[in-house]
This record gives sequence, C-alpha cells and structure tokens, in this order.
Amino acid sequence: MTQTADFSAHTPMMAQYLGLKADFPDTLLLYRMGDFYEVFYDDARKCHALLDITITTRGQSAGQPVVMAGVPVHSLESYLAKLIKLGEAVAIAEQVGEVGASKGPVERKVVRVVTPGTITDTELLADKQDAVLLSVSGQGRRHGLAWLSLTQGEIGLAECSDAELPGWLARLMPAEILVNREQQPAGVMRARFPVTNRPSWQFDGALGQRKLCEQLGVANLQGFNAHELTLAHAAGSALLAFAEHTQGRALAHVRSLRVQRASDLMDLPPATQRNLELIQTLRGESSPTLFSLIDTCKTGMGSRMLRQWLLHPKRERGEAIARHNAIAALQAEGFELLRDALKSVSDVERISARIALRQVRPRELTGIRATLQALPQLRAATPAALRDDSLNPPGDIVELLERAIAAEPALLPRDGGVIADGFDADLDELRSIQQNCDGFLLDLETRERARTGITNLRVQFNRVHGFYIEVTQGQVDKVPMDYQRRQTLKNAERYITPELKAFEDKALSANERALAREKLLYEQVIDALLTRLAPLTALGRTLAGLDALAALAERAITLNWCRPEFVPHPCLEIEAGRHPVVQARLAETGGAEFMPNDCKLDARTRLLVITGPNMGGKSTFMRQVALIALLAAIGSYVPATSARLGPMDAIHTRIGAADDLANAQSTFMLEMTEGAAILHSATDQSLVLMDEIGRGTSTFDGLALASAIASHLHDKTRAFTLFATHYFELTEFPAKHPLAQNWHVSAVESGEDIVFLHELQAGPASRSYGVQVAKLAGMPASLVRQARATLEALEARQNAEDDQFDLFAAPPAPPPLPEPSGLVAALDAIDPDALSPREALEALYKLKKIAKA
Ligand SMILES: Nc1ncnc2c1ncn2[C@@H]1O[C@H](COP(=O)(O)OP(=O)(O)OP(=O)(O)O)[C@@H](O)[C@H]1O
Repeated sequence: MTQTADFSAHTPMMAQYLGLKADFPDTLLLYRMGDFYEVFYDDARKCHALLDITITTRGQSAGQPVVMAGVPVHSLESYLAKLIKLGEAVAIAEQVGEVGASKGPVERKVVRVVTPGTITDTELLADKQDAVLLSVSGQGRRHGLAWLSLTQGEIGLAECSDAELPGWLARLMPAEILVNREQQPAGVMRARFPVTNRPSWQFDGALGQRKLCEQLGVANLQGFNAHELTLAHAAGSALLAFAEHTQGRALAHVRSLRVQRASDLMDLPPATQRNLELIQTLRGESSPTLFSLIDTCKTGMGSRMLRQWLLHPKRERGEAIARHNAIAALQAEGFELLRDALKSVSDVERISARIALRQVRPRELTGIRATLQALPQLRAATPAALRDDSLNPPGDIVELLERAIAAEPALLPRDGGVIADGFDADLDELRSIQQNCDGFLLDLETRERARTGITNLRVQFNRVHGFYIEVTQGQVDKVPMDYQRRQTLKNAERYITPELKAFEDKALSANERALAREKLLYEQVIDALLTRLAPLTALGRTLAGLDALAALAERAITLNWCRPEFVPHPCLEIEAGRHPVVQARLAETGGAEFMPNDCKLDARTRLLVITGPNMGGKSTFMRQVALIALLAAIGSYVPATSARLGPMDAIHTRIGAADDLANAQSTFMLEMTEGAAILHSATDQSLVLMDEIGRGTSTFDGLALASAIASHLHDKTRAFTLFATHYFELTEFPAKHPLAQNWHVSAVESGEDIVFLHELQAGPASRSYGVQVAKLAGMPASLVRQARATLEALEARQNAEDDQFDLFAAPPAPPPLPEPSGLVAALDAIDPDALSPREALEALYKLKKIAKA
C-alpha cells in the first residue's frame, strides 16, 4: 500500500519521481524525460552496474546531489531485454500530461511494469517458449497453483502436495513465481526460478474465486470443475492481481480456464525430463534434444504448442489417438502445401493477446492482415478432417484491417503514417494540407508576383520565422498595404500577409493534429478488434495445432516412424525401436548405423536386468524405450517398426550421477534420494529406468542396495522396470523372480580389443570389458596391462572363495516375541470392570506376590 511520504524538501521533479518510486520500492523505475528514460539514486547505481551505463549527478534535491543515469527512448527495448534476462522487474513512467498544461513537472504515470513472467513484447519473448507466470499459495504441505502466459490467455489451476511440487515446476518451467511474502513455500524457494514476493492478503481463496469468475465472465467455477480448489483460488487471486498490476489494465483476452490434475497427466518428474534430455541436454543446451529433433514447426506458435504437448502427456489416450489420426490424414493428403502456407503465418496468438492489452504495434496488425488474407489457401491445403470453423474467422476483421491500416505502416503509431488514406476524411484533409503545401506556396508566389509586379518576389519557409514573402530592398516601394513586416535583412525585407498567416497556422498544426487523429483512430481500430478477440484467439490456437501436427507428420515420414497402438492391458512391446536423437546424431556425423532393438514387457515380464560392457548401449536402449512411450503418449508416431502400449501413468528415471553440488548433495545421496522417490511413487503402470543404481558407494553396499531395490520393484511395485547394472551378481535375479528376465548388449572381443554390436540379446552378459573400454579411451598401455593383471588376480580369488550366498533370500524374520511373564499373564487375566473393590485389593496382593517370586 502506498504510504504518503513528505517529499516537500525536494525539487518538484524529484518529489514527483519519489512519489512514483514509493509504489515500486523493489522495481527499477524508468522515468521518462523527453528523449530519455532516467533512473535515479540507487536505481541509477544498479543500472550502472547491470547495464554498464554512465552515471552522473545533476543538481541537487533536498540538499543532496541527484545521482542519475539514462537510456535513450529508442533503445528501451534492448535495455529491457537485458534487465529482464537478469531477473529484474522494471516499471516505466511515461509523461501523460500536456507539456505546460500546469505548473510544475508534466504529469507522469507508471503505465507498464515489465517482469520476467509478464513480458508481452514480441522482441523480449523467446519465439518458441511461453513466459509462464506462476503463483503458488501454500497451507502446510499442500499447495495451490495458478498460472498464466499473458500472451496465450488461458489460466491453469492445480493443487498438489509438497512432494509433487518439483514435478509441477519442471513441467511449467515458469519465468517467474509469485509467493506469499509471509509464507514462502520451501519447495519453490529451493528451485531455481525467479521469485517475486507478494503481500499476504492477495493470496485469498474467496477473493480469488470472485476474481476468477469475473475474469471468465461466469457466475461460478463449477462449469470448469474448479469450484473446490480453494488453495488454487488463493493462488489465482494473487496471479490476476499481479498480471493486471503489471499491464496497468484488465486482461480482456484471458477467457478460459483449465484445471489440471496430476492424476490426468503422465508423471514426468524433473529427473526424467533431465535424463531423457527432452528440452535441454544434460549440459544445459537446447540441442540436440528430443524437442529440437521433433520441432520442425514453421511458426513460434506451433513450436510452443508442441513443447506444451511434450511436457504434458496425458494418461488418457483419446487426445493422442486423435493426433495419430490427424498425422495419418496429413500423410495421406500431403502436408507440404500446408507447411508452405504456415511459413508466412504471423504469430496470431501473441498478437491477439497484444491487441487485448492494447500494446499491439501497426506491423503486427499488418501481419495478422496478411495471415487472414492467406487463409483461403491455407484452408485449402488442410485435410478436410482437420478443418474447423476457427479457420473461417469473421470477414469484417480483415476488411477493417485492409481499410484502416496502411500497406506499410510506420513502426509506432506516434510516428504517423499508420492509418491508410481514405479511411478517415478528417485525417485525409489534414494530410492533404501537408502534402499540398508546396503547391499552395508556388501558387501564392505566382499570384503575388502578378498582383505586385515584383518579379523576383519569393514565398519561403524557415523553421525559426515560419512562412514569409521576401522582397529585395530595391522593390520594397511596390509592397501593398496588407503586407506586414516580419524581418529586415541587409538586402531584403520579409513580410507576412493575412492569407499566408492563415495558411501557416493550418499547416503547422495540421501535422500535429494529423498525428493526434491517427492515434485516436488507431485506438478505435483496437476497440473494434477487441470485439473480435475470441475468433482471433481461436484461429491462433488452431494454426498452432496444425503446425505442430504437420511437424509431427513430417518427422514421421522423414525419420521413418510408425503409428503406435494403444491397448488396455499391461504391455510395452516395441519392435526395432531406435533412440531418435542418437540415431540422428550418428546419421549426421556419418558414423555407424544405429542398431534397432526390440523390447517386450507385459504382465508376465515386468523387469529386465540389462548387462553388458560400458559403451555397449544400455543407457541408450533404456532411454529409447522411455522416449517411444512418451512420443506415443503425446500423439506422435514413434521411432520403431511397431509399438504396442498399455496404460502408463509415469516415467521414472534414475540415470547417471551428476553431483548436485548446489544443493550440497553427494552423488550417492542424490542417487538414493531419487531412488527413494521412485520407489514411493511408482505403480504397476509406471515405466522405471534404473541405470547402475548403487554404484556411488562401496561394492557390497551398492550390490546389496541394488538387489533390494530390484526386489522391491519386482515384488511390490511391479512397475515395468529396465534395470541396467554392472553387478554380475544381479544376473542371478531372474532365476528367483518369475517376472524378471536377463538381457545384455552384445560385444565381441577381437584380440585385446572390443567391438560393440549394440544389439540386445536374451541372457546375461558374459563379462564387462571395462579394461578394454579404458584402453579404447586412451589410458596408457602400462596402466591397462596392470589393470588386466589385477583383474585376473581378483577373478581367480573370487572363484576360489566361491561361497555363493543368496543375495535375494527373504530378509531374516524378526526375532519371535518372548513368552509372556507370569506377571503379564496374571495382569492379562484381570478384567478391572468386573472386580469389586475388595476383589481388586486381593488381585493387587496377588500380583505383588508373583512379582516377588
Ligand atoms: N543401438 C545402437 N546403435 C548404434 N550405436 C549405439 C547404439 N546404442 C548405443 N550406441 C552408441 O554407443 C554409445 C554408448 O552407449 P550407452 O551410453 O548407451 O552405453 P552404456 O552401455 O550405457 O555405457 P555405460 O555402461 O558406460 O554407461 C552411444 O553414445 C552411441 O553412440
């Protein structure tokens, strides 16, 4: 809340600045002064450090030098981009009053606040990624989530437990998270996302419900199945308040709501997203990843939608099947023409949002216009099954844009030249005054020469003196009565006439009035477009969906993928599956061919123990199974010759061992924490990848833990499990566990070297070839020789000992309970409610006696 502070000791300008700044204590405030945005005091020091801009002092205010720095208006966007990237929030105060309209500084107002989660400027946004603003409310161990991408216009709501929170954060990848200043949820604070504190009162369930209803224009939230999510309403309250606060207006385009329940989605915990390299490689790069491979979309909208699909796979298969059908239709009818048409489509989704926020630029409108004009071709290129009404938006939108907006408008409405000629009679007249200026002056000159007989009379203009008629000194006696002297020069006199004065007034103000008129008309065009927001938003979504589907159709053909089949029983059967990213990389580098492999899991085979040499392809195989399951679930075709999949609720992975130093977790601790999380949450419908679990500790500890984990997954969880290990002892596992099988990746020895075949074969591996791989990696020859000798000695000792103990024996039974003592037996025999006081006393004596015995 604003506190009224006393700035009277300051200069009027600084008092105004400090008054504005008081409302934005944690935000950099850019204060418009003519052609610059200035920052003062601490903000100036901060900008100096962050942006490397010059810092100066200008005069004094309240007895102190005014420290300031500034950026030119025309380069605002690039500075904003830098600040937002650095996680700063920026408030922009514009001059809103008339210059000279009142005493003191021109009135200024904060018109916009830009934060990482609320940016809407196309220049500041990543093309292929939405900036998601997430609000988290918390009560104990449960959290309410509400999120929104301002350029997309749909609110998401969910509720989750503490344990589920990291999964949601990984799925949503918010650009900014709003939390209650007084109740910061630890799970959010641990994650590495920019956090903005908001006052506690804004996280109010009842207020949130009201605000959501108002926003969506509904009486209650029942229609969205969202009426009982009180915690999410509280998050929604803060979300909407913040979004409106930053935009300085209501969000006209936010008209839909989606409740997401973790139980509707296939669970992809953060470790899975990371290990499968869905969006980012393990090194944090954006390529090569599964997303970079499948995203051949022609528009940013399409890429954003595909990314959304990838991170939000549904358990229910209906949507995926519809997408498979769409891909089949696109392949049957051809998608090249459609993709060609999509190439020139502008970002209708973002532009619609910017219309709603009244931030839309003229060239964005021409972009939409061109898209609408090209829609008939695009529609014709779309398979009939995928055409819907949204591809037929009301014709008056394009008609208005054609009439109102110039063919090639200026960048900003304030530059003029945005509204088309012929759209508005007043504007046309103002423009014709400017354009006819030259003609009028020539005409006047001819007339005045004829009237005065002064043949060298000239009508001219300069910036300082305006319009004038110039007569040389020798001719001044011919000047008529109505000429008024304006200026005397050495050789000439300059005059003005009533007619020229009238023209001057008109011409000079025409420019200003034309600009004002254009601004007004532009606002009116936006008003008119606002009434057509729904069809524009729907068009954006349809185009994005078509683009994403066409990309999947193209990938399926180019990469030779097949349509997966869903079945209702437990099943994960893949024939000739490939790891799409590894395969693509091998193809790019001209390396060896990728070796396809099958995978067969069903109700009777739930766990595969996978052994084989390092570099043999175990991790690749496990990951490819998971990627195929995921691709099928998002509605894509898959890299295999056939794939049959039963229900699947999650993909869990425990792969690799990247130390999480930032969170002070050792390799082994991280391994166990992730392992424990999997054992707690996996079900018999989950896919679990366990890669070399237990290797982070001593051999015996590791082996003991690995075998216990495998037993748990096999006996209790019954998840489909791929269990890669270097512990040979674990190849005994299937002998005692009916749902498990041994498989290995093959390799052959050639002399002292090894050749990887990457082929998955039934049965356990015969050995691990670690020493050969070390040799391949370039270890010194003497070292390899020594290692080989040590290995032989160790193997000999192991064989000699040969005391096979049973790794998988059931854990020892807990010791039997001791026989109850006489005292306990006697106590047991007493029923206090059935005793008279006398009997009770007797019983007590008896007990004392037993105790003494
Ligand atoms: N099916 C395959 N066809 C062709 N090349 C493959 C195949 N699988 C794996 N490779 C190649 O082998 C390399 C090593 O594979 P991967 O990392 O899966 O081995 P690994 O058995 O898990 O090794 P480690 O036990 O050391 O983790 C891959 O980077 C890839 O280049």
